[in-house]
Amino acid sequence: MFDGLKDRLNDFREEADEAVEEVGEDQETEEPRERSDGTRQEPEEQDGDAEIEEGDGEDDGEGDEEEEGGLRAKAKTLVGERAFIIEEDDLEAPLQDLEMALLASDVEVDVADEVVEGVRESLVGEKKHWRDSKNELIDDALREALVDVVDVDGLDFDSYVRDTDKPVVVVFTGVNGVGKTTTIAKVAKRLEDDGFSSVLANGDTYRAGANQQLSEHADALGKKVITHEQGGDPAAVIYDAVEYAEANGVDVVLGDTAGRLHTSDDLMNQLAKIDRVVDPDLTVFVDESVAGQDATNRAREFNDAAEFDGVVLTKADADSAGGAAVSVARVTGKPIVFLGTGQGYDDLREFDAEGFVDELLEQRE
Ligand SMILES: Nc1nc2c(ncn2[C@@H]2O[C@H](COP(=O)(O)OP(=O)(O)OP(=O)(O)O)[C@@H](O)[C@H]2O)c(=O)[nH]1
Repeated sequence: MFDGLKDRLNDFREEADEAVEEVGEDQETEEPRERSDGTRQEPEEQDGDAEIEEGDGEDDGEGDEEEEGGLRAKAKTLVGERAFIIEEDDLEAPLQDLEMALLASDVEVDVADEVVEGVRESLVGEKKHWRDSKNELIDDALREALVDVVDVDGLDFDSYVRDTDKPVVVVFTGVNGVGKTTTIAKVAKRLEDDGFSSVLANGDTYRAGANQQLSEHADALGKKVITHEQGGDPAAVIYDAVEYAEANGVDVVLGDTAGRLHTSDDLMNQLAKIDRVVDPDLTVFVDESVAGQDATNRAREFNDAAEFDGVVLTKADADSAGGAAVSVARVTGKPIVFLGTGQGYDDLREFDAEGFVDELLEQRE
C-alpha cells in the first residue's frame, strides 16, 4: 500500500540527509564552512539567526573576552551533542524534489506546497542541536508536516455509533464504480463485529442492478435489505429502512445513494430530500484511493454540493501513489474514516492519521 509514495519520501529523506552538514562544536564557532554552491561562509555571516538553541543566550559571536569565555563554558555543556547546520540553500534541491515527488504521487498541489513549506520551516535554521541523528531531525520535520495536512479533527465513527441514539442513520455518497456498495457491506460487518445490528437500504434507485448487488452482500452477511423499484425515490427507501430499524430494534441504517447525477443540482436535490425526509446522522463520502487527484477533486465537489462528515477511500491496497490519502482531508476539511484494503468484508481499516504517516515513513534503508 502506497509503496510509490513511501519510496519517494525515502528518496527525499536520503537527499536531505546528505545536504545537511554535520559539524563539531569547534568548527561551529570558529571555522568558515562551505555552502552547497562551493562558496565559503564566514562565521559572522551566520550570526543573525545562528543561535545555538540551548544555552547560547543572545550572544552575536563577536563579543568580548567575557562573552567568549561564557560561550566556551556553555559549549562544554554541549559535549557529546552534535550540531547540524541547515541552510535554505542546501535544502532547496531536496525540497524541490520533495514537491515533485508529492505531485507525482497525485498529492493536490496546495497540499504538496503546504507539506514542503512545513518541512522548510522546521528544518531551516542556521544551527540546530540534536541529541540524536540528523535522520531523526529530517524525519520528524517530514512527519510533522504530513500529519499537519492529514490529521483533521472530526468524526470517530466507532464512538459516534456507540454514543448516538439508535437507530443511527448513515448515508453513503460518491460516484458509482468506486466500491461504495462493497464498503457499505464492510461497514455492516464491522458493526456486527462490534455488536451492532444494521439494515441496508438501496437508495441508488437509478442504476439497474443496484438492488441485486446490495442484496447479494446483504445475503452473504445475513442482513436485511430494503429496496424499491428502479426509478423510485431514494429518500423513501431510506425512510422505510429507518422505520424498519425502529420497529425491529436495529442499531444502524446504512443507506446507499446514486452516484454522480447529471448536475450538482440534481445531487444536491437528492441529498437535500434525504436530509429532509430522514435527517441522517452521518453522511460519508466514498471514493477510490487509486483515482488519486480525481478522487480528491470529486470529494471537494461533493462536499461543496452537500457537505459530508467523513471519507472512506477504497482500494488503498491497490494504490501505490497515496496522493488522495494525503490530500483529501485537507482539501475537504473532513477526516478519512476508513481505508478499504481489499475485496473481503474484513478489509476495512480504521484510518489513524499518525499511524498512516508513520507507516509512510517506516521504510528506511
Ligand atoms: N482491491 C480492492 N477492491 C475493492 C475494494 N472495495 C471494493 N473493491 C472492488 O471494487 C469493485 C467495485 O466495487 P462495488 O462495491 O461493486 O462498486 P460499485 O458497484 O461501483 O458500487 P457503487 O460505488 O455503489 O456503485 C468490486 O470488485 C469490489 O470487490 C477495496 O478496498 N480494495
